[in-house]
Amino acid sequence: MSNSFKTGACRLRIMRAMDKSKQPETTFAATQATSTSSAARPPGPAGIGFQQMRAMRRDYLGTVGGWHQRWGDVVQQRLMVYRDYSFLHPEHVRELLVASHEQLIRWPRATEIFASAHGQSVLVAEGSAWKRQRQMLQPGFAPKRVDALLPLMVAAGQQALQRWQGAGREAFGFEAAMTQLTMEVILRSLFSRSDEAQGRAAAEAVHVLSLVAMGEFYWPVSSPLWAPWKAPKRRALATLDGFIRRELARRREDDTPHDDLLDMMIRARDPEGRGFDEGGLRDECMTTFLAGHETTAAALTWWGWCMASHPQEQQAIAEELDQVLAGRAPTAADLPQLPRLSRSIKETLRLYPPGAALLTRIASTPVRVAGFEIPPGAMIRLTPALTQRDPRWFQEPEAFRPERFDPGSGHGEIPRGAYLPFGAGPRVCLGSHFATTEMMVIGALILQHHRLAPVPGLAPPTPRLDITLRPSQALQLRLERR
Ligand code: HEM
Repeated sequence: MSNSFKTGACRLRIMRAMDKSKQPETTFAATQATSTSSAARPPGPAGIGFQQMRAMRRDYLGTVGGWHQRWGDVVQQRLMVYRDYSFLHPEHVRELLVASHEQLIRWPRATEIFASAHGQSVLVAEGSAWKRQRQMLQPGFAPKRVDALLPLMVAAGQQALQRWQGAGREAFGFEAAMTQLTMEVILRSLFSRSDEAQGRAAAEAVHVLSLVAMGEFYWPVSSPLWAPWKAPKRRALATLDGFIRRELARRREDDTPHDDLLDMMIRARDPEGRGFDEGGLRDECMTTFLAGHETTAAALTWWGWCMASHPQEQQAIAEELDQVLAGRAPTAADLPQLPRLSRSIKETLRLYPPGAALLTRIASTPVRVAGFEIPPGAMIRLTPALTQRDPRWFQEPEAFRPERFDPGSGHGEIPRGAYLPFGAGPRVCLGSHFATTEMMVIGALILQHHRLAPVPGLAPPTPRLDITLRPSQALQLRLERR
């Protein structure tokens, strides 16, 4: 199997020609950074960006990867009204996301598009509002709290496996099954209940919103929501909003104690003792629901493919599961005893990070990075999918090699900033522990009694960026009893 991003005829072999030495200090970028005064601009395509915007819309990763292949670690150009800077090097990624995070805000256009569904949740907010929301939510996503939700993940996984019995001998809609299952998990974690019909309607609405949002990113302004051609977006937003508000109303009338994420949000207080108001609760629930299942479904889909296409690795994980679990369901205490399963998930997230391109940032004040001074208002682009396939940091970057995450394997240390499927710095994914726990549980439940295999005659999936990185055709696999 080839894991490279096949982008039409173009295949990304990022930076291979630039530096095979794996020594960061000898890279083109480092040379460039030390020899450049802050007045100089990094190299990049000429023009005002029409062509580049068209190319990005057609094939985002291929286009941005192509710039870096040609121009180096820091690429700068004009993209319509913006001065656009794209970074690839792990040190620059950390300089931006960790050291300079207070000088960056999310790209307002992306914020505007996301806000139509997410309101002013932690994903969208900036400055002191973001800090307050993040501090209020963080304890609810801490490992101990997430571990308490694990039995519920197990129950959802076991029910799903029962539903799938016998369904997958020929071809099984693996991607659709992962989307349904991760939605089930997040609904139960949030509201302690789930409803199949509601889940199906919500899944359809999420799909419509993703398609619309991908189109909107490449237009400078959105037409108003009342415009006749906005009917699908209007309907999708109304479906999701109605569904979250109904759950909030249900909880108001329910006196029984719950130990779920909504309960955590209702009880959360800021340092002044204030909680979320009704609108705030709605927004945080919406973000937890949307951010909490789409990305995990994409990750599990790619993990399924990596397992199906690497039967030996899959067999070794199955043996580890037999040894540690001996047929019983996993508990939180078991997860650290499953390093092989854990490494397979980490490697999947390296090759196919669902957040293949981080939400683009804007410099709010001058930012100095890589020896260049980035002016206020400039756009900053970071692309984990490219950094994570850079041969300077990952030997055989396009191969599935879970052992690279085994410190004893001799693969060498991965530089900080080179592996960032959950982002980095203060705005790192709030749900990273939730997501890894869920993937471990579902992965263990699947491979305990089943084997995943490719469907004969179907071509290997190719990645496509639709908000999350997904196979361009819905992934089908065979699910066989082992
Ligand atoms: C494999 C699954 C997941 C991946 C790969 C992922 C990835 C990411 C990334 C890369 C970011 C940072 C975006 C940026 O810096 O621009 C992010 C932010 C976020 N994620 Fe996740 N995520 C996953 C699952 C989840 C889950 C399960 C939840 C909640 C239950 C969640 C909630 C959030 C929230 C609330 C933010 C915004 C944090 C902030 O701005 O302070 N994510 N995620």
